[in-house]
Amino acid sequence: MNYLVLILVSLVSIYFLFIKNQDRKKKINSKIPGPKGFLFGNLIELARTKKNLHLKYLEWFEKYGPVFRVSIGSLETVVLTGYPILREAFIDNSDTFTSRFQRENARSINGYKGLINSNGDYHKNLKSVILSEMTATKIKKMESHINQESKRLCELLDQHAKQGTPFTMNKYLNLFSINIILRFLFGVNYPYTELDDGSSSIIQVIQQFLKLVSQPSITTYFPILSPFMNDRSKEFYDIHKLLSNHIINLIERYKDSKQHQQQEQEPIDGATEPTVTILDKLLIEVENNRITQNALISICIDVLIAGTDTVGQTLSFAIVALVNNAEIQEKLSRNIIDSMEKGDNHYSYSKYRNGIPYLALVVKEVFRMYPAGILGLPHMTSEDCEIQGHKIAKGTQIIQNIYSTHRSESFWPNPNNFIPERHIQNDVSKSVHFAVGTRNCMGMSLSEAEVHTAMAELFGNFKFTNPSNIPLNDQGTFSVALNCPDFFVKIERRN
Ligand code: HEM
Repeated sequence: MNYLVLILVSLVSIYFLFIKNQDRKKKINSKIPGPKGFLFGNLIELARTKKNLHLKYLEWFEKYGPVFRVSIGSLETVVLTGYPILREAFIDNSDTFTSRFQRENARSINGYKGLINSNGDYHKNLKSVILSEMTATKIKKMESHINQESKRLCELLDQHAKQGTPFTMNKYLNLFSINIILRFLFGVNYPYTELDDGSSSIIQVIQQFLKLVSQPSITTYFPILSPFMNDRSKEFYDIHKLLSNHIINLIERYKDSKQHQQQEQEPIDGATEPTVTILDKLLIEVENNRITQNALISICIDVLIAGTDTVGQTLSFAIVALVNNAEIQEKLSRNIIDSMEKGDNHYSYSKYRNGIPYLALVVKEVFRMYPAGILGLPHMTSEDCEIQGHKIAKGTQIIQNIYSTHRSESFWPNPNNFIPERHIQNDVSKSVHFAVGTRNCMGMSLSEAEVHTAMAELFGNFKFTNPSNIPLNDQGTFSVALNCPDFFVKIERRN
């Protein structure tokens, strides 16, 4: 009898906690246009489509307009496309649209205390800590890291130029971006030979983690199941543990070397200013009990996830685009060489960021055509609200449809052609690759510096050609970042 009462109470609680709440959301969102659902909403159509999600969303945007609804299980999603709508939501109504949508399966990893999936004052504090180390002035101070990494990349490419045989570039560009984040966070970097090393090296672990973290999960669509199942695979937890252990080691090594440096260089007149990194700032937060040791590890993982693949994939697409458009590559290369002072063997972002006009246009076009943060990171409405006359319920997942905003005829003429000159008019608001609003990308300034520097060094020093007569494939696949397929190139030194 007692059991029966318990089961009844549980069912009623589940109903009120989950189902009733979902009913309310569905009812309010029901007037928003979007694909008709059947059984589990649009699950079957999405599971059966051969298109990548960003291409499906482009098709739906063209059919249903800038505000459309997708429903899967109990997950209600509204997809917003185009700067005017994104602005209305994420800037004019930022209080309602700023929160991150928290997936059920992230709870078990860090209790929503990481950088990407936390909300409220906790997130605000973290963001100000991170951004205080990402200002333009701080990046200028840390520029030597980007320059050294670009130099190492060019030295490696020199060997390929001498060999004169086709080779694949993607893995080098991924390591370039991973190394920069590792330098910024922990002051370490890894040799390019690590790429062919055993599977437990941090580089391999980061790459495996990126693959696993983007896999779809059942509890996101049916949170009601989360008390009964854990839909992350054992492989995911194993890799997460390996990555956490690497990070714990790096933090310990960093602390030791810091202590060592302080003992070695005791300031005599008190004038020496110690170098401060993101990690130093985060360690102060741990000391003051504002974040836990576990949260610190999650935050480091989040910076690695957000900051590595995005830049690595962007650079891969840049090379693909410029190999496929040889005359643009030539014009770019000339502009880089002609704009740099004689005797300057290497590019410096702080010196040349405004001094190589065609490079600036090409970078903008790369960010437009291949927006790495393809559908942004999911947000959630914290109140019922209305966007362009469409009522959206509290608790709805909100997606910034960055890809369609960059690739639809509605916003850009010939959107699938690579035309740097289209940015001469400088309508900054049309490109939204770092997302819109106060919760946008924290790594904007760093990414700009990385991409400008790498492209100036690569295209100023080397000529990239296609060893085959079929254009390189630039159709990205959907993942944490828009993924550039592996490609082969041949290179020659220009000087
Ligand atoms: C090509 C380079 C990059 C692109 C296109 C890009 C794009 C984005 C996008 C679209 C978002 C989602 C924003 C939102 O939810 O509204 C984001 C978030 C984020 N990005 Fe980037 N990103 C890039 C590089 C980086 C780098 C180098 C870092 C390094 C620190 C970084 C750190 C972050 C973080 C921490 C977030 C989460 C912000 C939050 O939740 O408050 N990103 N990025």
